[in-house]
Amino acid sequence: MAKYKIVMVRHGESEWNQKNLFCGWYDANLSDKGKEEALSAGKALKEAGYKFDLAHTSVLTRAQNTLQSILEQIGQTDIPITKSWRLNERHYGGLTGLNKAETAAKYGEEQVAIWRRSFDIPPPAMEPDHPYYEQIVKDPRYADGPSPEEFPKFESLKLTIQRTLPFWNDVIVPQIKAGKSILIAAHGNSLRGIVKHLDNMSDEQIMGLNLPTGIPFVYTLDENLNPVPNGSLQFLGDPETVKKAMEAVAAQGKAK
Ligand SMILES: O=C(O)[C@@H](COP(=O)(O)O)OP(=O)(O)O
Repeated sequence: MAKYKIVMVRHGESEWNQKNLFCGWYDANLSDKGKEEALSAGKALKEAGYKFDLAHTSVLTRAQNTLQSILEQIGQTDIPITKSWRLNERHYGGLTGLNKAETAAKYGEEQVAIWRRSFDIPPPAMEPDHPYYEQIVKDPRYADGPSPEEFPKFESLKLTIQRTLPFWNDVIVPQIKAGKSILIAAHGNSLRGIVKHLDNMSDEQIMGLNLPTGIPFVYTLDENLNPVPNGSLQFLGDPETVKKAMEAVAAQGKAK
């Protein structure tokens, strides 16, 4: 029986999504289109009558600004917001800053598909001589975590899930069970990890899921936090638009 609802949204298009660059922990801003998408997400939630008790986001600007824009639209900028690195995008390692289509032309579309969507094959590590290494590792937003030992140099989806799920289980689950209405604004792969967990998807099934930017989706859960029938991944958007947006994300790894 339906007992809980939780809403999630991947941030609006970032400037690096727009340029088709692997972004990971680089702190890209929203593009103009991404700002529009965030506004539309807020309007869709407003139209559907959503109100939230609290929100969660990552420590990255693109997710935080998307959340802010949504909260402005629904008139709820005063709700508590938790920002956690555990909701960050997966760390794209040495691929960070590379163009996805150019990388496919250089290493092959199959290799890029493995780097982007395999469950446990990580991208190459971000070494200290990487152009964004210092900027990311020394960023003061990570002063409270991850610790130097757990600071990633790369992440597969499996590794991403390993650091996202503790936050889901320890922080978000008790809030859901306490009856809180929750909004999560995060990233393509941190959210894919949560979706995989909620829907108990296999490592193969999750490979085929591409989340569009800026379209909120709802999970309706039973008392054990399992999705009720038709309660998984219900997008607040026109199905054809959602389908096209998902296909466009998948196609980002094709050589031009
Ligand atoms: O890191 C990135 O490039 C994208 C996801 O890329 P793909 O795994 O879809 O290539 O992350 P986001 O824009 O959600 O923060």
